[in-house]
Amino acid sequence: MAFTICEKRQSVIDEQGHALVIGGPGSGKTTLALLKSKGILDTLAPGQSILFLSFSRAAVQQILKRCREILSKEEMKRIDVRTYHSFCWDILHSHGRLLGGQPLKMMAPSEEGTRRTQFEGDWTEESRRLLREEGVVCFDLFAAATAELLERSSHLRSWMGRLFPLVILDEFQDSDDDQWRFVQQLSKVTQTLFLADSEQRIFEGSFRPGVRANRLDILKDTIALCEFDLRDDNFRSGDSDILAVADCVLSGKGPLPKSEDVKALKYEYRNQFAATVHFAVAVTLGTLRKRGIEDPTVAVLARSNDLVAEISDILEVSHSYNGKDLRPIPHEIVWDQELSASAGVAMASALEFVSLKTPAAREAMHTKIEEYFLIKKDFCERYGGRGAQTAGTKAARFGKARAKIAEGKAPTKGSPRTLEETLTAIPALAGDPVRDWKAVRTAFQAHDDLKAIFQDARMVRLFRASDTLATALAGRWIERATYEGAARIVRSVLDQERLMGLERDPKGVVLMTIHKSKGKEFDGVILIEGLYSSPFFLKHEAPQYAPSRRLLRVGITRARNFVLLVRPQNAKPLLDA
Ligand SMILES: Nc1ncnc2c1ncn2[C@@H]1O[C@H](COP(=O)(O)OP(=O)(O)OP(=O)(O)O)[C@@H](O)[C@H]1O
Repeated sequence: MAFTICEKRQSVIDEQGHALVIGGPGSGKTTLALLKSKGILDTLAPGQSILFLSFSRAAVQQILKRCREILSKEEMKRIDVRTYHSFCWDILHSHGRLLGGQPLKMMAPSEEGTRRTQFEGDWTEESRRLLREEGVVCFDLFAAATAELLERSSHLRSWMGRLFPLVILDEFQDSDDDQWRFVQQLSKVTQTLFLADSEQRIFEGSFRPGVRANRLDILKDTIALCEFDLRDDNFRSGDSDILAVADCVLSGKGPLPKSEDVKALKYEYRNQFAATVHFAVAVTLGTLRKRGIEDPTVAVLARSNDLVAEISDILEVSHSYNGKDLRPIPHEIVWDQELSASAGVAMASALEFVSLKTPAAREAMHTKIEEYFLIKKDFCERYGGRGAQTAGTKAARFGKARAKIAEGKAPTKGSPRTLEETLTAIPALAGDPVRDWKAVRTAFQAHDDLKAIFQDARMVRLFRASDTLATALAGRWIERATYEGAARIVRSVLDQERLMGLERDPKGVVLMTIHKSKGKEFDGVILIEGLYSSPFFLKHEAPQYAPSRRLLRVGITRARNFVLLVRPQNAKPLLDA
C-alpha cells in the first residue's frame, strides 16, 4: 500500500525529540506513527523495541491491523503494541517487590468488580490499603503503582529508556492522571510520540476518573515537544462529505451538506422500529455493494448495550418493510464480557439449584443474582449507561431474599419468589446441558426484573466457549448425576476464554456501542436512536450537548463510504435552530 508522505509527515518521521501529532478522524495519526517506527526499527539494538501504548484490547487489535499493512513480519516482532494495563502489569509483576518488599498479586477484574460493589466505604481507599498491606493490586491501581515505581527507581527508569528508544502514546487526550504520571517518567528517559484528537474525547468525566479536558495543555506545559497538526487531512473518507457532516454535528452549526454519503431514515411509531432498523442494514449493504465494495463491513452503532442487544434480536428474524421482505442478517456483536459472564454464572447457579434443591444451592443462586445486579449497577455508573439505580434496587431485592433464606425462611413476594416458583416447576433435568440450560434460562423470562440476566446470558454464546461449557457440565452430570459446582465451572471456563480470546477483527455486519467503535474503521456505519431509550442527545447535557456531539462525530467518522442515521420522526434535530 502506498502512503502519502508530505513534508509535514516527513518532519514527524525525522523528529528526534518529543512530538505531539494532532489530527482528526482518519487523518492518519496511527499510520504516521508506524511509518516513523519503520524508519527506526532497523537501527534498534538486540533486546530493544518500540513501545506503542493504547487503552483497550480492541484499540490494540486496530493498531496491529495497521501494523500488518505497513510493517514486515520481521519488523512487527520489534514493535510492542500493548494496553496500558498489560504494560503496567508486566512491570508490576517483575518489579513490584520494590514497592513493598513482597511480590505483587493481581486481583482479577471480576473479583474486583464484586468486591468493589459489596464494599461499604471508599473502595479507592480500600484498594490502596490492599496494595500497601497485602500486596494485592487492583486493576484500577495498575497505572498509579507503576507511576510510583518509576518515580522511585531511577534504575528501573533508565532500564525502560534503554529497552524502548521510542514510546508512542495513542489517543493521549483520553489518558488519566495516573497514566500521565508514568508517561512523564518515561519521557525523562526516552523519546515519546503523542497522538491525539481533543474532539474524540469521549471518556471524560464519570466514565473514567482522572481524564481531563485540558490533558493536552498539561502535556504541552510540562514536556518540551514539537507539535504537528494534521487536522486538514482525511484519508479515511476524503472523497465524501462524511467528515464535513460529522463536523457540523460536532459544532451544531450548518449548513449541513446535501450528501449522498450520509442519509437519514425516520420512523414514527415503536412498532415500525424493528422493520426500519432491519431495512437500514439491508439498504446500507446494498448501497455499498452498488458502489463496488463486494464484501462490505458495516458497523451498526447504538448508545447503549440494551439497544445493541435489541438490534441483534431484530436482525435474527424476518421482517417486512413497505411490502419488501427482509431476511435475517448474519452479524457479530462486540459486547461487554464481564456482564454476560456474571449473567452466565447466575444462570449456572440456577441450574445448580434446580438439580440439587438444597438450601445452600438456593442461597447461592440468590447471591449470584445479587452479584450480577451489583456488577450491572457498577457498570452503569462507570460507563455512563442508564439504570444504575434500578440495578441497585434489584440487587437489594435479591440480597434480602438471600438473607431470608439464610435464616431458614422463604422469599415472600416479587422476582425472587417468582423465579423460585418457576424453577421449581421445571420437570426433572435430563443431563443434557444444552436442553437443561435452555429450560432454566426460560425461567428468567418469568419476571421483568430478570430479563436483563436473560439478555446478558444469551451473550454467553459469544465467548465461543459453548462446546467447552457443555462438555464440562456434561462431565459433571456423568460424575454426580447433578450440576453441583456448575457456577464455578462456568466462571472458570469464561474467565479462561476472556483471557485468551483476543478480539478478532469482525467481518460483515457488526453491532456495538458507539463508544466501542472508537479507533475502528468500516465501509458503512449505521447509527441507531431508540424511540424512548438511547437518544443521540442526552437531555442533561443541554443546551450545547457537547459530549453527545463528540460521541456522534466519533461514530459517523468510522465510515469510509456511507453513513445512515436511523432516528425517530420527532427526534431533536442534529443542528441547533
Ligand atoms: N499517509 C497516508 N497515505 C495514504 N493513506 C493513509 C495515510 N495515512 C492514513 N491513511 C489511511 O487512512 C485511514 C485512517 O488512518 P489512521 O487509522 O492512521 O488514522 P487516525 O488518524 O489514526 O484515525 P482515527 O483517529 O479516526 O482512529 C486508513 O485506512 C489508512 O490506511
